[in-house]
Formats: sequence, structure tokens, C-alpha cells
Amino acid sequence: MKKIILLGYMGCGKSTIAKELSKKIEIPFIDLDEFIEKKVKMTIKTIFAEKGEIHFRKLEHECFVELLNFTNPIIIGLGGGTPCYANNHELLKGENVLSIYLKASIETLVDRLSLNKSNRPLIANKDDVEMKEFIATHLFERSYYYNQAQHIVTVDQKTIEQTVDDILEILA
Ligand SMILES: Nc1ncnc2c1ncn2[C@@H]1O[C@H](COP(=O)(O)OP(=O)(O)O)[C@@H](O)[C@H]1O
Ligand SMILES: O=C(O)C1=C[C@@H](OP(=O)(O)O)[C@@H](O)[C@H](O)C1
Ligand SMILES: [Mg+2]
Repeated sequence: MKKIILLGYMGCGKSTIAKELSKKIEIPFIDLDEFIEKKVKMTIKTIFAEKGEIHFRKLEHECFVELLNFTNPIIIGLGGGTPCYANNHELLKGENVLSIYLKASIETLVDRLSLNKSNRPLIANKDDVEMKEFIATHLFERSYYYNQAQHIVTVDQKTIEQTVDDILEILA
């Protein structure tokens, strides 16, 4: 069984969808951010604040590789930036992985993230107008990496269940 990797911009639903998919297909789910937090016993917010983003990106790469080396089947929910650093985007194309980009529009992302930004250091201090500008530019810059995924599932206007069903079709 290939490892299932969910990727996409902050707020697209990687952590939420991975958890639901895990229940449905009874394959364990590991959220990369949570894996990093447990490993270094610090929150993502604290790692960014005290060690800086470059340090976080190195940790993120090491932990991603560690998860890819697990021998058992797993679902991995990446962080929004994971595919965009080190050679991580190349790892999305491996034979033993099935990578899925959860594609969300700027509007969907702004709606979801405006309610959920405090633990996301890249946007925590932005107001709604700044956030929309930031997401529009950042998503454009990152899309090249996200598009390296083997499959794309759009998530706009879909319930969690509908997105999970779309993924199940890919797995069938
Ligand atoms: N249809 C939906 N699919 C996924 N997440 C949704 C949906 N509707 C609302 N949300 C909310 O959007 C947020 C997505 O956050 P999260 O799963 O942490 O995304 P990510 O891990 O990609 O940053 C959660 O608060 C979730 O409850
Ligand atoms: O997009 C990013 O660079 C980041 C996304 C976050 O994960 P989520 O996409 O799960 O919010 C987390 O890894 C960190 O705050 C950096
Ligand atoms: Mg997440």
C-alpha cells in the first residue's frame, strides 16, 4: 500500500480531511506539524518565534523523510509549505507515495483562515485585507510545487465528506 500524502495551502483542509479519511479507510494518519511538535516538544508557533523559519524548514524536511521511511501504510497531512522547500516536491512523485493536492480558491482560504490564524505564524498578525493580498501572492508562488502532486482534488464548496469521497474515488 502506498503512503497517501495530502498537500496544499494553509487552511485547504489537509489535517481535517486526513483525519476523516483515516477513520474511513482505517489507515493511521500522521500530521507532519504534530509529528514535528512532538519530536522537538515545541509548538510550531514557538519554533518559528524562537528558532526561525529556516530551522523549521530543516526540521520539516527531516521529519517528512522520516515518515516516508516508515514501513507501514500511513496517511500524511503535510504543512502548507512542505512541498516548497528542500527537494520535498520531488518526494511527492515517488513510486511508494500517492500524493493529492487539495486545491482551494483564495476566497475559500481567506474564509477558513480568518477564523483560524493564531497558530499559523505566517499569517497570525495580518488583518483580513492584508491576508487576502498575502494569500493571493503566496498561493501563486507555491502553485508550481503543489502541482507536482500526482492528483488534484478541488475542495471549494465541498463538505468534508464530499472531499473524502473524491479521494476514495482516486484510491479505488
Ligand atoms: N469542507 C471543509 N473541508 C475541510 N475543512 C473545512 C471545511 N469546512 C470548514 N473547514 C475548516 O477549515 C479549517 C481547515 O483547517 P485544517 O484542516 O487545519 O487545514 P490545513 O491542515 O490544510 O491547514 C478547519 O478549521 C476546518 O474545520
Ligand atoms: O504554509 C506554511 O508555510 C505553513 C503551514 C502550516 O501548516 P498548515 O498548512 O497545516 O496550516 C505550518 O506547517 C506552518 O505554520 C507553516
Ligand atoms: Mg494542518
